[in-house]
Amino acid sequence: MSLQLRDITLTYPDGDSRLTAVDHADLDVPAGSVTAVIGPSGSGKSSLLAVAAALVTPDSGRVVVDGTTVTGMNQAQMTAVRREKIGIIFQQPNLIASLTAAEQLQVMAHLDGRSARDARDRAVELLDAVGLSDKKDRRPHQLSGGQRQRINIARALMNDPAVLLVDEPTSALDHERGAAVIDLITTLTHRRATATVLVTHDTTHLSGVDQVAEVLDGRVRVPAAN
Ligand SMILES: Nc1ncnc2c1ncn2[C@@H]1O[C@H](COP(=O)(O)OP(=O)(O)OP(=O)(O)O)[C@@H](O)[C@H]1O
Repeated sequence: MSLQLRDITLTYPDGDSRLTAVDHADLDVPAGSVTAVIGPSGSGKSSLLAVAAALVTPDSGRVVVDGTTVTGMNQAQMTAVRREKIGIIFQQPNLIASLTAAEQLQVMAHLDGRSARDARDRAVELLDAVGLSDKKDRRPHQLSGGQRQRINIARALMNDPAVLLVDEPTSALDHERGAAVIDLITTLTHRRATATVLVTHDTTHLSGVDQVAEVLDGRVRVPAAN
């Protein structure tokens, strides 16, 4: 279980020319470790994450998710890899207002074709893992921002992903809750052996992560010290 990005270049149309968002980037994320991806706004962090998530196909380079080469696949194959191997946590939890915490998780398992009983058991286990067992019957408006983000994390783990991709998980949280969310992601990564990429603006919570990659103008640099 690991993630490898090899010599990735991604461009977008920009008038008559192309804008290079990711420029010959390499990144290795071993199983059971968190790589924080930091860099200024517009440097290419989200673009890199979208490539790793098999949401966009790069112009060139190779993406390997848990031993499977994703580049060269068609959309249906990429979707299958996302379902089986990748968990994604976006900035905003995007929970469904009418569902309880447990149901938010169960609905994911339902989409993946698991039995109702299996889905319930897994939801209970993951709500426990994120410290929300006692909130399983609450709906989003009855939860705090930090609790909603925890549900979001638990939901992304329902398919037991090899790779966990997290985009700015603390942006809607205060400092203390943000630190707790990063700690939780790190703990779950180590415990469940996911290869985790954590895109963040916020460099104040990074003492517990395993590697920091700096992105500047689409180029990725992993300082030798970490
Ligand atoms: N869909 C798109 N079409 C055209 N250009 C895009 C698109 N998405 C991003 N870009 C451009 O690509 C570059 C990298 O953007 P990206 O969103 O990856 O950076 P980022 O580091 O994640 O920024 P932020 O921290 O502000 O989210 C920027 O110049 C951006 O304007």
